[in-house]
Amino acid sequence: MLYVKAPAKINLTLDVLHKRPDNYHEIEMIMTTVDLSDRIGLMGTAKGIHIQSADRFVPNDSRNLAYQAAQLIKDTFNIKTGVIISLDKKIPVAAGLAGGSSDAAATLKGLNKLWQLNLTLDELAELGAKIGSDVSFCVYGGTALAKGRGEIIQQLPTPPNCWVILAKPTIGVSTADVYGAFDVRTAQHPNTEEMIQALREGDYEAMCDNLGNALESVTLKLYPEVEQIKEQMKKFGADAVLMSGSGPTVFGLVHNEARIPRIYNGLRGFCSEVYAVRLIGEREPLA
Ligand SMILES: C[C@@](CO)(OP(=O)(O)O)[C@H](O)COP(=O)(O)OP(=O)(O)OC[C@H]1O[C@@H](n2ccc(N)nc2=O)[C@H](O)[C@@H]1O
Ligand SMILES: Nc1ncnc2c1ncn2[C@@H]1O[C@H](COP(=O)(O)OP(=O)(O)O)[C@@H](O)[C@H]1O
Repeated sequence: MLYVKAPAKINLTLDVLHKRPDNYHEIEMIMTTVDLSDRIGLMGTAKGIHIQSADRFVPNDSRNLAYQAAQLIKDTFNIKTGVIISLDKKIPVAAGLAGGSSDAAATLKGLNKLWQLNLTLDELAELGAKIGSDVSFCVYGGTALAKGRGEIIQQLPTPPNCWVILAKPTIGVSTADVYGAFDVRTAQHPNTEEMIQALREGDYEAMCDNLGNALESVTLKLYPEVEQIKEQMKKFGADAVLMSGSGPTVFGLVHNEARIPRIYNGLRGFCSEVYAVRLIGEREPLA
C-alpha cells in the first residue's frame, strides 16, 4: 500500500473580482496548508477504481474527487489496471478546507508514483484543474496566490510560524450556492497586495491585520452561527479570525501557545468540531 498525506488549506485572503461568462468567478486568493490531513492509501488492482471510506458523508463512487483523479489519470495515460483508494478522513467535509480537492491532489501524486508516470508538479497541477478549481493549489501545497478560477498558482513565502484554531459548526456549506448568491457591490474586498507584503516581510501582525474573505458577506448572512463563532474565538483570545473559503469553518491565528487551551476549551463548549494545529505553509517535494 502506498500512502500519501492530503493536508487541509485555509484562505488568508479571498477576493472575488467578477462573474465570468463560463459562470465561474474570477478570484484572487492566498491559501496556505495546515497540519490537519487526510491519509490516502493506494493499492494497485487488476481492474476498476474502488473507494473505501468509513466517513458516511464521503461518496464512494464517481462523485468522489479522488475517484475522478484516478479516472482522469487512467484515461489520459491509457492505464489498463485499477486501484483501491482508501480514504482516512480527518478533514471535515464541506467545510471550506478543500478536503476533497486535497484528496484528489494526493491521488494524482500517488498514482504518478504507483504507475511510474514521472509527471512533474506542473503537469499534475494542470490535470488537477480539470477536477476542481482548488485541486491545482493542493497539488503544490505550501503557500500561494491563486488567480483565474483558482487554478493559476504563484508560490509565496511561508507565513510566520503560528497556531491555527479551526472551528466548524455542524452545517455543511455548498460552494456553488455561496458563489451563486455573491454580490460584488456589498462584499468587503481584502487587500491582497498588503497580505503578500506581510508574507514577504514575515510580519505576523500585518498578516493578522490583512486577513479578509469576500465570501463572508454571503455565508455569514445565511448562517449567523458562523459570525457567532468568529466573535467567540476573538473573545477567547485569538489574534485574528476569518472564515475559510466558502465556509463554514472559522479559523483563528494564535502566536502565544499558552492561549490555546482557553480558546480550544471555550469553543468546545458550543462547537463539536474544534482543532488546534500548526500552519505548514511550505511546499513538500514530490515523492
Ligand atoms: C471557495 C473556495 C476557496 O478556496 O474553496 P472551498 O470553500 O470550496 O474550500 C474555492 O474557490 C472553491 O473551489 P472548488 O471547491 O474546487 O470549486 P469547484 O468544484 O471548481 O466549483 C464548485 C462551484 O463553485 C463555483 N465557483 C467555484 C470557483 C470559482 N472561482 N468560481 C465559482 O463560481 C461554481 O459555481 C462551481 O460550479
Ligand atoms: N474525497 C472527498 N472528501 C470529502 N468530500 C468529497 C470527496 N469527494 C467528493 N466530495 C464531495 O464534495 C463536497 C465538498 O467537500 P469538501 O471538499 O470537503 O469541501 P470544501 O470544498 O468546502 O472544502 C462534499 O459535499 C462531498 O460530497
